Order: sequence, then C-alpha cells, then structure tokens
Amino acid sequence: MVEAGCPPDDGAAGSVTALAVRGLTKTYPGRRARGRSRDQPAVRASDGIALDVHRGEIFGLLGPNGAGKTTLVRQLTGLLRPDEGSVSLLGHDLVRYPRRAPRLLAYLGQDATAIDELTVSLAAETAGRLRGLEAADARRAAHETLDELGLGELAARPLKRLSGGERRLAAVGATLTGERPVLVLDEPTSGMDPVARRAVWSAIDRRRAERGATVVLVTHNVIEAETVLDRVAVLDGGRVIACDTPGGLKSLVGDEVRLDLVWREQPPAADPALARLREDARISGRRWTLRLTPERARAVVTTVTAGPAFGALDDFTLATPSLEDVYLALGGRGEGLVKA
Ligand SMILES: Nc1ncnc2c1ncn2[C@@H]1O[C@H](COP(=O)(O)OP(=O)(O)OP(=O)(O)O)[C@@H](O)[C@H]1O
Repeated sequence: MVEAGCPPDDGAAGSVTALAVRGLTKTYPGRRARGRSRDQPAVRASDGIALDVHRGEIFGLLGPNGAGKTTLVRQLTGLLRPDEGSVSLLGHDLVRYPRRAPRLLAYLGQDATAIDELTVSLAAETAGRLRGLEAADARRAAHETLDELGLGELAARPLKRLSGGERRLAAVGATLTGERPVLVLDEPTSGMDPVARRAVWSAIDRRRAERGATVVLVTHNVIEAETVLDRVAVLDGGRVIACDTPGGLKSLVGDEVRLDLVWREQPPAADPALARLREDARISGRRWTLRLTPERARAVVTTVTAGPAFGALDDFTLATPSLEDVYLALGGRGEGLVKA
C-alpha cells in the first residue's frame, strides 16, 4: 500500500526537519467563458499535501505536466497562499509570514524573465546584494559562482542575448549567489546541455556538502532524479502518490525488469508468441515496453532472438526498474516524465 503523502519518517536517525508541510490545499478558481469557448473548471492543484524535508537533504518533486509541482513550490516559497494547510520552514510559519521566505531560501522559478535585461555578472551580483552582501562581497561571490558554473566567458553578456540553456544557467548562477540555508529550484537544468547540467548538480551538491544547504527540487528528468536526490515525492493530480528514496521507490516494482523491443517496421503478425506479448506491452510507435520477472524476460529474449521475429527486430534492451517504471506502476499517466 503506498502512502498518500510524505509524512514524518523515522528513517533518518538524528535528522532535523527543515521543511514541514501539512494538509496543503490549493484550488485555482474556475472561469466563466465569454463568447463561445467553454467554461474553465476549477482545478485542485494541491490536494492535501504532507511532506517533511530534512536539513541537508536533496529532495525531489517528480511528476508529469500539470501534477502540481510548481503550485506546491510556489506555496513553499511564500509566493502563493494556500487555501488550507501549513508550511513551516526552519521553524517559520510561511503561510502566516510569507515575507520571511526570501531571508530563508533562494528560489529559482520556471522562468526568470525579470533579470533578462541584466548582464550575467550583474544578475548574480544583484542577487548577492539582495541577499545582504556588501558590494565588494557580492561581486566576489558572483565571480566565484559564475566560475563554478563555467559562465566566466559570458559574464558581460546580457541574459536576453544568450541561448535558452545559457540563460537558464545564468539564472541558476544568480540563485546560488549569496548564502541561503534552503534552495528551492523549479527545473533548474531545463534546456541545458550535459556539461552545464553536471556543473549545476556539482554546485548544488557542494552547497549541501560544505554549507549544509537543504534543497527542494522539481524535475521531469528521471535520470537526474535517480542520481542526485536523497528522496523523491511523486506527485499526480495534486497529491503525493509515493515518497521514498529512489531505491525504496524502485523496490515497489519488485524485481521486475524492463524489456524494450524496437521493431524495424511491424513485428510478424502471425507469430502467436508475439501476439501474447503484444497484450502485455506498452506500445509507443515501433517500441514495445514490457515489465517482466527476470525469468520471463530471459525466456522472451530467447524466443524473439531465436525465432522468426528476430529478422524484424531492430534493437532490444533489458534494464532494471527506473523511477519511470515506478511511476507507471503507481498508476500515473506515464506522460511528461522525460528520459534524457
Ligand atoms: N494560474 C492558474 N490558474 C488556473 N489553473 C492553474 C494555474 N496554474 C496552474 N494551474 C493548473 O493547476 C494544475 C497544476 O499546475 P502546475 O503548474 O502546478 O503543475 P506542474 O506539475 O508544475 O506542471 P509542469 O510540469 O507542466 O510545470 C494544472 O492542472 C494547471 O493547469
């Protein structure tokens, strides 16, 4: 049975709670349509969310488009008022005192157009100043962060003249300049190439390792979620449908392995073994994805590689469960979780 929430856990002995969320509920009101278009119904984007994030933890929010991740983080950062529920960050009640949030956390939203006119270095320096650094210290801190992220060469360029990935990296640079005990990052690496992504993950990890920062992070990227996060809450329809370590979540799907069969064109229709497999497969274009016990997977591989189907097969892979498999096993819609 999967818990519908991520309540206090006793797993991390001696851990201190940095963020405690209880009963968080938010409904966006519906709109009456003018003219001929249809009315927009109200959307319950947070539906009784409970979470605890420990100090020094990198905690992920994973889920498909529209699951309610951004709505949740905007409430965690004091930017959006919940209808009901509580948010306690480092002991501060952020529903009652939302203006305390900027002193406690650095937030990277989904789009950071407000700093588009600034140069990369001025954006970071300004962020440092806003976080209370003296001018010289802000300049030094900005310089260090930009170096750390490999942004030195772009320092004098205005953000609006950068590529999408570069701009996102510059926004991360501004978010990480000047210390805050908590980082809340909404898809920090979206649009970035692998080098930039690695720089971002190292920079985040360094803040946790050297300064004990707590990180709450929204991501669509399943691979990232598996490698950098200590715990993950999977959201769907405004609810936490699972919450655990990546390893703990994977154990929900038992020892099943995933078999992907990619066909050149169409698999041989007359093969009865394939007809049975087709019933169990998730089919996407030429790809069939099956979740099987290791024994059955071995038998299927033997059948398709030894039989007449082999000639029609372009590629096949066997893999241990990923968080994407967990998500599908939990009954999610299986869309919007990107593998990269
Ligand atoms: N300002 C708004 N007014 C009305 N509905 C909204 C508003 N913002 C979000 N929603 C709806 O609330 C739900 C949750 O949206 P939210 O942006 O929190 O999802 P998300 O998980 O962050 O999605 P994505 O991965 O696409 O960024 C969606 O159904 C969305 O359409």
